[in-house]
Amino acid sequence: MSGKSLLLKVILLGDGGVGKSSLMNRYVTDRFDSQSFHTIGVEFLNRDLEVDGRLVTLQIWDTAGQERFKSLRTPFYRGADCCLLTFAVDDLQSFQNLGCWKKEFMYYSDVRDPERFPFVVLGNKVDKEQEREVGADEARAWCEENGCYPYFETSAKDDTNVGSAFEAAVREVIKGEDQIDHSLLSSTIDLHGNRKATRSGCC
Ligand SMILES: Nc1nc2c(ncn2[C@@H]2O[C@H](COP(=O)(O)OP(=O)(O)OP(=O)(O)O)[C@@H](O)[C@H]2O)c(=O)[nH]1
Ligand SMILES: [Mg+2]
Repeated sequence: MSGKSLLLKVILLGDGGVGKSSLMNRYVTDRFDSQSFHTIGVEFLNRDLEVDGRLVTLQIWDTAGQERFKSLRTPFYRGADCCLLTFAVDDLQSFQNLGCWKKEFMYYSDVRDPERFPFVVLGNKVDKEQEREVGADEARAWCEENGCYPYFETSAKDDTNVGSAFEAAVREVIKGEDQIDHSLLSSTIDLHGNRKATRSGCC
């Protein structure tokens, strides 16, 4: 492990009631509340972790999914490093709305490179297997078609895959940064016309 801690902002988006706050609370405080209230606006919590030898401070922004809070949540999309698109596997409508959430995020976040922006998709409430309305294959197909996003089936209630999903978000950001670093390395040209294997002085 080496270097300074990397501060990453990840944002949880998805319909009201799919379990965004519960996922954040499970991950940061290891608690689950079966009677949680709807979020109003946004809330955030930090958690430090180590991923592949890198120290990371994950700043998790939990947003209000209900439509009436749209104007309270959208100003917080800017500066996000990764977006966790969340639905509940027992709620087909929440899955069908994923595209709208992606669109809303893209519109208000103003990301520099929309094609490469890292999304991770979470199908939450997998403990409610009997009431499932969205199959894992269907969800994976959506992820494949929309940008090869990693997909995790989670349960904030049972703590299934919650840590793995947040770690995947970190890995996606680091992967994206490494690709940018790599392209800078391979395209840096010195003033004498020779390609230089250095990161500095690119502009
Ligand atoms: N069975 C089950 N219930 C869950 C799970 N995650 C959340 N819930 C319940 O679903 C309800 C809504 O959860 P929240 O975390 O408040 O949902 P939210 O996405 O934050 O909702 P908004 O704040 O309105 O956007 C609560 O009653 C939770 O206890 C889960 O993994 N399994
Ligand atoms: Mg909430």
